[in-house]
Amino acid sequence: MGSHRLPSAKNKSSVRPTKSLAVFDFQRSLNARQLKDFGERQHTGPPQSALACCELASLVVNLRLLVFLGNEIESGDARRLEAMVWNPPTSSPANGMDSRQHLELGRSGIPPHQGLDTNGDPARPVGSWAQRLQMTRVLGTVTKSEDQEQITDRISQDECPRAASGSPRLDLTSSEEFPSLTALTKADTLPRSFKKAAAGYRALSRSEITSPTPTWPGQQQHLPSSSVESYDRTTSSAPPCGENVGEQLLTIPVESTAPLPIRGRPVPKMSPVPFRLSRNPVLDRRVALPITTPASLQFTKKSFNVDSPSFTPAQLQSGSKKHTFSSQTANAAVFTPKGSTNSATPALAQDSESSFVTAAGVRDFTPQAQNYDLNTTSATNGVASDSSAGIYDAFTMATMGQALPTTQYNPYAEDHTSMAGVATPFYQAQGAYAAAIQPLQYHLYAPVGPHKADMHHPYQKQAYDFFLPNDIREDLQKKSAATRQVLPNSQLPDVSQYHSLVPLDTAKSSHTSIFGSSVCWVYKATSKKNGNVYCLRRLQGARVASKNSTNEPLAKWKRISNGNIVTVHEVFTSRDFNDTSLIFIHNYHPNSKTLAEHHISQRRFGQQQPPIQENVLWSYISQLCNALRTVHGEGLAARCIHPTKVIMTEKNRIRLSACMILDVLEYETSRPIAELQQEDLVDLGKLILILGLGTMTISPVQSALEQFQRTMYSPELKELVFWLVTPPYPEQPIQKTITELTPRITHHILDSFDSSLQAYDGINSNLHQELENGRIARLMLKLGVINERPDFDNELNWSETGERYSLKLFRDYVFHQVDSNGNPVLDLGHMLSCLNKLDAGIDEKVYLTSRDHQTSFIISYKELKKQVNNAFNELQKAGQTKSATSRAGY
Ligand SMILES: Nc1ncnc2c1ncn2[C@@H]1O[C@H](COP(=O)(O)OP(=O)(O)OP(=O)(O)O)[C@@H](O)[C@H]1O
Repeated sequence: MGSHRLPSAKNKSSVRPTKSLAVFDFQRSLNARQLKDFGERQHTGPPQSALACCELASLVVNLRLLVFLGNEIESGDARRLEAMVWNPPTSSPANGMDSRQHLELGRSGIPPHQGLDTNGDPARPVGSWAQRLQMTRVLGTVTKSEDQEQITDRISQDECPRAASGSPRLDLTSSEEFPSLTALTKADTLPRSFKKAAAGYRALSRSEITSPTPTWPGQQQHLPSSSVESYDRTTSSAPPCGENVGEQLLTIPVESTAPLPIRGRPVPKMSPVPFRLSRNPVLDRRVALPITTPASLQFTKKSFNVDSPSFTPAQLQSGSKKHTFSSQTANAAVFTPKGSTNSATPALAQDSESSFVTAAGVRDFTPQAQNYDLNTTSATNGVASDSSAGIYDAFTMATMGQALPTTQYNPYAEDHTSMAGVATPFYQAQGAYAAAIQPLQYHLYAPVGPHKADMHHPYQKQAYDFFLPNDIREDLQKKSAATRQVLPNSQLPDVSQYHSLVPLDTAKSSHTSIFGSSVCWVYKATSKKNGNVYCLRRLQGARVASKNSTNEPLAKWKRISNGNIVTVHEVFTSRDFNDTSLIFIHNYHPNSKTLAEHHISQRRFGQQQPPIQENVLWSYISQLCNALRTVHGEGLAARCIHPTKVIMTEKNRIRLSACMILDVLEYETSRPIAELQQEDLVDLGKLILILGLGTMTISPVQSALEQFQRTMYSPELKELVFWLVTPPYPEQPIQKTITELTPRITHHILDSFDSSLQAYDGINSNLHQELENGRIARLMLKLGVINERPDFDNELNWSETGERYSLKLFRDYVFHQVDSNGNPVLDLGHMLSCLNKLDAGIDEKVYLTSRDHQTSFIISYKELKKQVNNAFNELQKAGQTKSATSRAGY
């Protein structure tokens, strides 16, 4: 917390605590720089002024405070204490707002929406809290041991030996007197900052500890009780000494029993007053003790002024370091720590709660309730941060290195605490760089995919932008409707396993069919076997000589898988139409049209439609080339390259729809495959000719070619069509092949490939949006079953009580907002944003209030998400139980 700078040595006035908050001192005492400076002063020479004394006094008090804080943290109130430690008050609670709200809302005057974390605290370096918590616990453990009472007794009962100057002395380095403190300061694993603090601490005499204290009117340390709300965080200076600041506040006067000599001036005489400290709350199970400080214990600035004699450090007087017990203590009974039997680290060894502080090394702090939720920044690794390195540096990212978890992180898991088991691998390998894996914090609409250059600014986003583009949506919906279409009062029979036939060739063309004399009908049909919809093509009156004539071609065509060919599934004969029909089953592509329907039949009433663009023709050529390459490669021929048998399933996407049919019909009289393949290329040329000229009639071909030469198409296209259509002649008997065609159109194929990639990108981007919408839909379904539920589990107001009440208020907050005139606010962005945040369960807080403004909550989306899941699971369980019961009853 950079905002809490330590007082510099030059500025003595700033040493005085300006806040009555004990936490201020607590924080000061843990600041590494101050501790370092302080420790060095104690080692290198005498304290130059009362500054060091003041600091030490503060440390001593802090030691007490740490006990409280440590126990408070153990008692489970860590969150509020954390808030208190990290955020000394800077402003009064707002009028009308209770202290809890103040704690949540107004810390450090930072409004809740400015990037606060779980506790509403401003962002801070990860690890700092864990570091401080660790130190707190270490200190708390030590002071929970017998040393604490020993120190207390020594100071309060004035039993300390006195230095030559008359100053009482207390050696905290004595391993006999203060074994755990000594062990603590020797422990290797302690942060260096603490060790230095302890080093400075042990070298001081009692006079240094106690003398400056009376000069501080605000020296009383007001420890917060477990009820933080009752703590007046607005006080910038301490209440007067002796004033009872409330039952829940603990007043610990730190006072002197000896005058402080400053600058050789006499110190005003003061009657010695016992150093009153509360008992360890862990020992006596009291968290906060109301202690009233008598008025007689008050100190004024006069007691520490220019007239005070100057301080003479013990080191200078003695000349060398010596045992600081005075002769007065020679007769004192030998101190035996309570419960101590081991001379090495007796107290620590006996203290089960402090058993992790051993002489061999202080084990690092491991939080009791481990929080591995990566949404919170507080969960830093307490394992490796300071085990050997010493001072924790919050700005060193190395300590925050995260390695890839050995267990795969599941972003769909509701509860990530299960990762606790894999905590160690997750936080290991700090040396090598490893990409950090973090769960997605905000599941807001991800701007994936191609972005139009003319897109409006983010704040101009419209509802349209959140959903599928209208044309795509309309197309998909039409296709869906076409797939589900049924024919009312249909006279059409079921054909084998196919039922619900719907005719597709509603407009029969006048031109002759490519299938010769057989009349062709096309239906949409649903399979009884799997419920899928297929295209059923019926060749009325067609006959086959043998089973082989259907099975053999089918087996060959089933091997074909190509994006420009409609997949063949089945072929069989049927008498279901009361005749002999040959039935072909293909994949169904809803709302498709033949090229003839799309480009030629629409020219009605002599309308002159613009000619097909050349790039579209090249695209068709490329796609058919792709289809033919596959078909010819399998030793087959398409035999259906005709405007009526090439269907357009999407924009500019074409497929051969009637493959295999002629192979079955002409099975007995089949021609050589090379000839058929050659014919495919000729048919391709004729198709382009038909489309380019815009007429189905291109005979004679020669005149059509001449007509095509007069069009505005490029010579390259004209040349290709000519090459395709012209049959081999005696001077050039070499057959044309698909492998010969492909190199001629390579760059057009690449153009086509690029367009399909861009189309893919566009679809992918839309898919992302729909992914978000799908999540919101699920969340809304959950909220829908919870909100306003009349009764559940014998509770009439189930949805209005408990956790569900905040969900109701959230519903109002999202959907039922009104403006100052009571008019509804229909802010789609607000609704989407709130629902996404709820779905993500982020740490951001939201202020919910009832319609009558009598009830208000400040709650995080994370908690709300938990509540939604709890309530939904409750309903789900009940539903499952009931259905199981009802099933059992049958
Ligand atoms: N696999 C398919 N999936 C969906 N619709 C198809 C499929 N195959 C053909 N169709 C559609 O069925 C309709 C009839 O197709 P068909 O092949 O019979 O064309 P046509 O113009 O009627 O030809 P013909 O004059 O030879 O009967 C066309 O609208 C076509 O788009």
